[in-house]
Amino acid sequence: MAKSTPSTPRSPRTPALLLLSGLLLLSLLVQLGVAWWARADQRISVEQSAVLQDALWVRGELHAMAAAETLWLTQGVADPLVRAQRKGTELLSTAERLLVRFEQGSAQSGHAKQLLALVQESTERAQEVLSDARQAGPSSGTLAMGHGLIAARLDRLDSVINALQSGAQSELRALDERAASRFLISAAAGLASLIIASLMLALLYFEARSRARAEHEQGRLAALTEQAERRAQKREQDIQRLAELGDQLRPAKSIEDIAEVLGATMRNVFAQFDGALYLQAPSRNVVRRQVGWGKPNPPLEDLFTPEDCWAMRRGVCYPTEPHSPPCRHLAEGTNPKHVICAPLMATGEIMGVLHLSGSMLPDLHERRIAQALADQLGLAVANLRLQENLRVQSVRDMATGLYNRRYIESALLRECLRARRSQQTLAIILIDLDRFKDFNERHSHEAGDAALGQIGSILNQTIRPEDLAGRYSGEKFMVLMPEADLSTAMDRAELLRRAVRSTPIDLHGRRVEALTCSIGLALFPLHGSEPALCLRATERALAEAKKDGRDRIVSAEDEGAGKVAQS
Ligand SMILES: Nc1nc2c(ncn2[C@@H]2O[C@H](COP(=O)(O)OP(=O)(O)OP(=O)(O)O)[C@@H](O)[C@H]2O)c(=O)[nH]1
Repeated sequence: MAKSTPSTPRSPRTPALLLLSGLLLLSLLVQLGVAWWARADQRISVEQSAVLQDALWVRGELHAMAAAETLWLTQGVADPLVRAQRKGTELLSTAERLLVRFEQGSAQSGHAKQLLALVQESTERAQEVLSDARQAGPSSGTLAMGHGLIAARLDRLDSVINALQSGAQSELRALDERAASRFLISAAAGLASLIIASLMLALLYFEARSRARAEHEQGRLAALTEQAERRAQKREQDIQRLAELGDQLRPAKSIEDIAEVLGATMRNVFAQFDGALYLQAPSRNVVRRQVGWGKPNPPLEDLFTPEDCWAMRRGVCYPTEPHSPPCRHLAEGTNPKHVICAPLMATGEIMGVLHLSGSMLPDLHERRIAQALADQLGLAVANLRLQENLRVQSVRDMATGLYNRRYIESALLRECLRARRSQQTLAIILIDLDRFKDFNERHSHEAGDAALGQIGSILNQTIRPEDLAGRYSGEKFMVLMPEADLSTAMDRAELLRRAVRSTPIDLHGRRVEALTCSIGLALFPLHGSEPALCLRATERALAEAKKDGRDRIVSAEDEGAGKVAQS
């Protein structure tokens, strides 16, 4: 059977995990954006600091230049102004650099332009002052004018620098505010990432746990499926064995054959169970163990009455329910729930019980198989009994219960051969009822039948166990006595004769006169070297007994010598 590979089921947490992954990505992107933003702001902050630094440097240098100019004007010292003037190029490039840092048209750009103009003006002025000085030296007029110009220029310079400073500082303040917002956004995004990551971890944990559970469950289901498959396989095998059991039981000729076949089957089908097959005796008052298997502990009973077993009383597999009252034949210590009693039934008759006992509660399949087995056994036992009946019927005479003519004739031949082989004798006795025709006429033919039956019983009870008695013809009987000598045979014949004549015939409770019989007797091989010859000698002796007046015994030895025994 092809097994389909189970597809991994989509977890209900997958959409949530996907959503959380998206959110985590988003929050990471936000953090990345914030970092990028912070980097840009940092660049601006560095620039603004540089602006402040440059502006202050320019201011310092221009103030120094103004001081040098004043020194020249007041004291005629030119060196500081020369040194200050030499820095003119550097001051110009710094002022230009400041200018390019600002967006054109912005307020700071305007301030930078003013600063650049002031730098140009200051440097040009210093140049002019120096060239004047070289020519004429400072005069009181230029001094007064120079003081005024320097003061005005420094005022403008301070105002421009202050404007630049406050612009840069407000920019830095804005940066600080943005940094605070950024911190909040970053913290929120970080917290969100943390929460999302925790959620994802929790989801992954639950996912892993449910996956592990699912795998465990899958494993459990696989084990259950395997178990179910094994059970189904065992069931198929059991059914197969049941069918085979039927075939094996069919040719059984005895209970021993059935027991042998059953023992082998039980070891395979009910390996976990001990048990026994019980059959009901013909008397129907006792059930006897025929075969057992396993090592039942406690041991099973050998014998019990049919009333002790609920299965036999009710004709159903027992116990029908876990709480059914236990059978009385169970040995002490047996758990009644672990037992199966399956009745053996055929043609509506209960013939016995198949008893099983194990260490576990039997399941429905085991109970069904036990009953199916019991049914097969019932049929086999019924078949055996039928065969036995047929065999009995084929050798027995139904009216008298003695062997029939065919059997007694073949027994005569067989016993003669055996006697010859063992050089022993065989006594042949023929018994014929006297005036039986009259008895029939007096009491009816049915009464004659009843009389024949009673004569049969007398014969059966009077002969030795090793002797054979049969109905030879209508009212004639034959008794064979292996290894008997003449005197023993005569004694037995006499016993028979007396038993017949002393037993009144019972006709359904009404007793009528006893019958008598005439008996002829011969000894093989003494009175005939062949069975037929000896039989003929016996018949002649019987005829002699009839002729001599009946109710007597004549042996072939005495044939023609008159009666031998008569009361
Ligand atoms: N009721 C009954 N009668 C039987 C049976 N078999 C034979 N008989 C009768 O037995 C009688 C035998 O009669 P006979 O051969 O004349 O012999 P008998 O009357 O016994 O007389 P003797 O043998 O000469 O003493 C016949 O009437 C048969 O009908 C039987 O199975 N049942």
